[in-house]
Amino acid sequence: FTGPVYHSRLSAPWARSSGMRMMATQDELKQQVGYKAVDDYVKSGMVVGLGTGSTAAFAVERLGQLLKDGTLKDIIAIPTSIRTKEQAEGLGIPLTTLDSHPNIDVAIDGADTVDNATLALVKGGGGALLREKIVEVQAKEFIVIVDESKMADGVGPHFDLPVEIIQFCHEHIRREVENLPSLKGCKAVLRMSGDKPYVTDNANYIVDCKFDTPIKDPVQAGAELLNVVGVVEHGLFLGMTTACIIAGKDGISVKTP
Ligand SMILES: O=C(CO)[C@H](O)[C@H](O)COP(=O)(O)O
Repeated sequence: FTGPVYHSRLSAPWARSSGMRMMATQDELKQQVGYKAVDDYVKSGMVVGLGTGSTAAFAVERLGQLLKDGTLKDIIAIPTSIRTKEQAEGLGIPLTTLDSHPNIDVAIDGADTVDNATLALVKGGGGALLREKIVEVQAKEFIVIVDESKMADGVGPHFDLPVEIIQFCHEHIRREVENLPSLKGCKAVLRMSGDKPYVTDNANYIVDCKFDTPIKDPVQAGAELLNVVGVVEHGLFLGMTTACIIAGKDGISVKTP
C-alpha cells in the first residue's frame, strides 16, 4: 500500500482547499476505527484475531495493506467467519486456527451495541457470534471498533440479542429462551433469510431476542441462556473489551473499562 489514506472527506486535500465542511459518512467512520485499531494495536510477530462485519472488514483491509507494504511482518491471523477468511485470503494475510495458535495477542472486531458504562457488547447481528466469541475470549487484548451510533446505555433494547441454537427442535428451544426468568418479557424470533431460517457458518440457527427495556442482569441472562439445552452461544460479550475505539462527528475517542 503506497497511496495516501484520507480518514474522512474533511482531510482530503480537495475538501480542505475548497473550504468544504462535510460530515464523514458512516462508512468513513467505520474505516477510521478499523484502520486505527490495526495502526495502534497490531505489531509485527503477533497472532491476530479478525472479526466479522462491515467495520471489522476495514481492519482486515488495513492489515492486508500494512503486510503488503512491509510495515508489518510475521503476522498470523485467525478469522471469525468464512466471510472474513475469504477476505483475508484475498489480501494474502497468513491464516491459522486456534487449534495450533490458542494464544492470541490482539483481536479486533465490531459490535452491534456497546454499553457506555461497562463496555459490555451485544454481537451477532452478522451471525458470527459463536466463532467471534471462541476467538476473542482467547485474546490478550480485545479491541472493539464502532461508530458512535453503536454506543448505548445498557444492553437489550437497542439491538435484538442474537442467540445461536441448534436446528433440532428449534421451536421448542426458542420457547425455552423466551421463558427464561432473566429474559422475562422478551420476544425470541427465529432469524430468516428469505423464506428459510438463516443458517450460521456452524450450521445452526439464530433467534433474535427483542427487549423493551435493558436486561437487568446481563451476567445472569447469559448464564441462564447457556443452561438451555440446545443453546450453543449468545451474543452478550461481557467483561471482554480491553478498549473501544469510537468514531463520531467530533473525531475518534478511545474508552477503556
Ligand atoms: O457481531 C458481528 C457479526 O456477528 C458484528 O461485529 C456486528 O454485527 C457489527 O457489524 P457491523 O460492523 O457491520 O455493524
